[in-house]
Amino acid sequence: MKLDIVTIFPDYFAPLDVSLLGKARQRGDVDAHVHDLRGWAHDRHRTVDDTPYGGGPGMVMKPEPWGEALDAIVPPGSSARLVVPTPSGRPFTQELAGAYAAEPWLVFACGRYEGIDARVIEDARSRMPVDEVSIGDYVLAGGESAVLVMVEAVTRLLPGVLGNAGSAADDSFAPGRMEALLEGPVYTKPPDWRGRPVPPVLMSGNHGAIARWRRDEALRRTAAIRPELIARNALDDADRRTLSE
Ligand SMILES: Nc1ccc2ncsc2c1
Repeated sequence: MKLDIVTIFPDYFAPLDVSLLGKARQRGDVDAHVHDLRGWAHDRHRTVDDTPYGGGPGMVMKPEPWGEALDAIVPPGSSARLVVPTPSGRPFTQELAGAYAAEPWLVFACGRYEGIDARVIEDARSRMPVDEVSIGDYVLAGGESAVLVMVEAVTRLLPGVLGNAGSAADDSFAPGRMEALLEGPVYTKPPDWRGRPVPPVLMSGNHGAIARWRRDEALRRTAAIRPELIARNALDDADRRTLSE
């Protein structure tokens, strides 16, 4: 996968060089580049923002630097999808992460201030698919944190990036049987810690019982914390018995 990120804070993406993503980059599984938008701002102060037409607080990101940046990064006719993080976007979900993991090339445009001049998105839509995507309903100063979240969620789904390929399938919200269940508790050594033992079933070696226990814990946790997710799962009779307890 090819990733390009355009931002006025390129240092924000130093984390892309560590952990799983760093290894994926070193292996060549991910070809990621971070671009400083100010490289396409040509005045003496490398200005990227200005006051909003129609008045109102804050500043808006100017269209010219963005237009030149996207023209330089995404040649006409190439297969890039532009992802614009914004609080007014469609929700970013595990399903969308899975769809993005199948994309050959993602370009992320990190907005700051009150946002990017709307004509940048309009112009980009004339030559590539564009998604405006939100990671949640809270206040952030810009899109950089959202891009880190999305890049991690997407690249961990790429073949070979996760150490244990199976673990993505067991994630909360992973497509398939664990469609929308929160993960239950996990344990490791020691078997007893501060007088708190590991649930015996996990030490039993009975894989059927262990799988049942884990699903029951996920069902109970989901019913307690995110009851609205329960209906999104294909429940069998054993699940319904657990939820009725
Ligand atoms: N404030 C805010 C909230 C969500 C979000 N998602 C992508 S950028 C952004 C900014």
